[in-house]
Amino acid sequence: MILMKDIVRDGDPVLRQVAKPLTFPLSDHYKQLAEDMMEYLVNSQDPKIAEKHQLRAGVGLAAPQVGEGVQMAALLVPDDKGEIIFKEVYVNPEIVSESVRQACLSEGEGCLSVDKVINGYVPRPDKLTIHYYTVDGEEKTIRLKDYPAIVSSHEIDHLNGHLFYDRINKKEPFALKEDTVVIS
Ligand SMILES: CNC(=O)c1cccc(C)c1Nc1nc(N2CCN(c3ccccc3Cl)CC2)nc(N2CSC[C@H]2C(=O)NC)n1
Repeated sequence: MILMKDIVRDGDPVLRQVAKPLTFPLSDHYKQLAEDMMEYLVNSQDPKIAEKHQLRAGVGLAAPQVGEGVQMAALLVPDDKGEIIFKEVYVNPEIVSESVRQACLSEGEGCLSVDKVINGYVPRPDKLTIHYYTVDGEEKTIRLKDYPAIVSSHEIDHLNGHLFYDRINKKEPFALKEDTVVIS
C-alpha cells in the first residue's frame, strides 16, 4: 500500500516535469500502480485506516506524486455526505475544452506533495471536457463541473508539472474575476 513516505514532496524535480504518455495494453506494473493509487485515496478517506497509517486525506493522486513520471491520475471524489460522486483513473488525459468562467474552492487548495498551507484562491475552469483512456484502454470523453472539475484540473496540472499555487494570484491571492463560482 502507498504510504506518506512514498509521496514525493515539492522540490523533487519529478513534480515539475511533463509526464510521459502511456501505451496500451498497460504493463502489469502500471495496472498495479493504478490500483495502488486508488487504494491510497480510499484508505486516506477512511478515518480508521488514515489514523492507523497517518495518511493525509486526498480526493486525487497523480503518478508523479509517487515518483512515476507517467500520465496517470486517480480521483475519488465524495459529496459532503461522504457519498462517492466521481471515481476514475485517467490515463493520458487531455482537456479538450474548458469554460471561460472560473471556479475555485472557497477554502483554497491543499496537495499531498506540498507540506505547507498556502492560502489563496486557485481559479480553475468551472467546466471541463476531458478526453482520456481507462486502464483497460477504453477511450472516454466526459464533461465535468464543480468539485470533480476542480480536482480533475488539479490532477491534470500535476501531469504537466504544475502545482496548485502556480495558479494563485501572487499580488492578490484572494482576487477573483467577478463571475467566478466559489465552491464550498
Ligand atoms: C488550504 N485549504 C485547504 O486545503 C482546504 C481547507 C478546508 C477545506 C478544503 C476543501 C480545502 N481544500 C482542499 N481540501 C481537500 N480535501 C478536503 C478534505 N478531504 C477529506 C478529509 C477527510 C476525510 C475524507 C476527505 Cl474526502 C480530502 C480532500 N482537497 C483539496 N484538494 C485540492 S484539489 C485536490 C484535493 C486534494 O486531494 N488535496 C490533497 N483541497
